[in-house]
Amino acid sequence: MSQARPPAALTIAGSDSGGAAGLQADLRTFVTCGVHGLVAVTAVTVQNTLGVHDRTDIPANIVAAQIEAVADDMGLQAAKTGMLASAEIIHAVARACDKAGIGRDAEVPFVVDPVAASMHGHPLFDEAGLSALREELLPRATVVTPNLDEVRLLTGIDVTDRDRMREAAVALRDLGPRHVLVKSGHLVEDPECVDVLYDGTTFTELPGPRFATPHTHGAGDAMASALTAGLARGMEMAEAAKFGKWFVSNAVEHSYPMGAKVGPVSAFWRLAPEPSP
Ligand SMILES: Nc1ncnc2c1ncn2[C@@H]1O[C@H](COP(=O)(O)OP(=O)(O)OP(=O)(O)O)[C@@H](O)[C@H]1O
Ligand SMILES: Cc1ncc(CO)c(N)n1
Repeated sequence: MSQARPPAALTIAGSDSGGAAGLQADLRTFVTCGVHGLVAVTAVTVQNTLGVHDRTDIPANIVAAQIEAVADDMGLQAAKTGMLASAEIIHAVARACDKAGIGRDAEVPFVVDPVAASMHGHPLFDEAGLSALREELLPRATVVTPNLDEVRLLTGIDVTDRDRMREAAVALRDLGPRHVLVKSGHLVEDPECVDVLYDGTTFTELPGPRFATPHTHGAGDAMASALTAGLARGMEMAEAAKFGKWFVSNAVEHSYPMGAKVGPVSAFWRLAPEPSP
């Protein structure tokens, strides 16, 4: 007997051998949010809790071909970017997304997570990549989801409090995305963790407690991919953003130590209990 087809979402992202961030975090999040995950791999990183030790980038034509192959044959309801590795890959992704109907003004919503560095501070693309991101991807984004370091790189604004998060959201929206979601994880002095969504008119606060755990590796990817899963399931942007915040809050609350430094956030909390023997 065949089953109903679940919604599908595509992640265009790098592999994290530590399984905390990158495409592994995105696929795990998609599955636990009821969405079939499609993947276009951009790079393979040699990564653990100590840092990114090496990497190899996938040829840009192969990244584009992965996007086109799954879009043509399988269909998708939302797409997201993570680590894009180089300006060349960004050009190829922009062209492939245009062909596949993924984008701000296209049928399939496009979540651009402007991943610039790993949480250990290792760059995941260079200066040319940053310009390509600003010029080619932000104008195509249905929503862009920067952390505060990425806000500074993209706008020059140093966010020190919630008011400045709003100012940064306005400056980012001027770069072309339909919506902006500024993530607040790095505002460590704030006792709460309130992300801000801006659509050009209204600011929507996404409140949540700040959990006192050091283990937050993959939080950004979990937030953006849960939001993507929400869009794939047909939610409006504000609803999908709230869903993403709810998902990542739980993921941070249930994060666990693993390795010498920062451990991963968890998606285990969403798995159904196993039947008792
Ligand atoms: N200590 C925390 N407690 C609760 N929520 C958190 C905490 N840290 C981060 N978050 C949430 O996790 C998401 C990611 O936020 P953050 O600003 O840390 O992004 P990031 O730097 O891209 O993440 P990453 O750690 O994956 O690099 C946001 O929705 C934020 O509100
Ligand atoms: C592959 C990869 N993508 C994204 C991040 C950022 O969380 C990371 N550390 N590694």
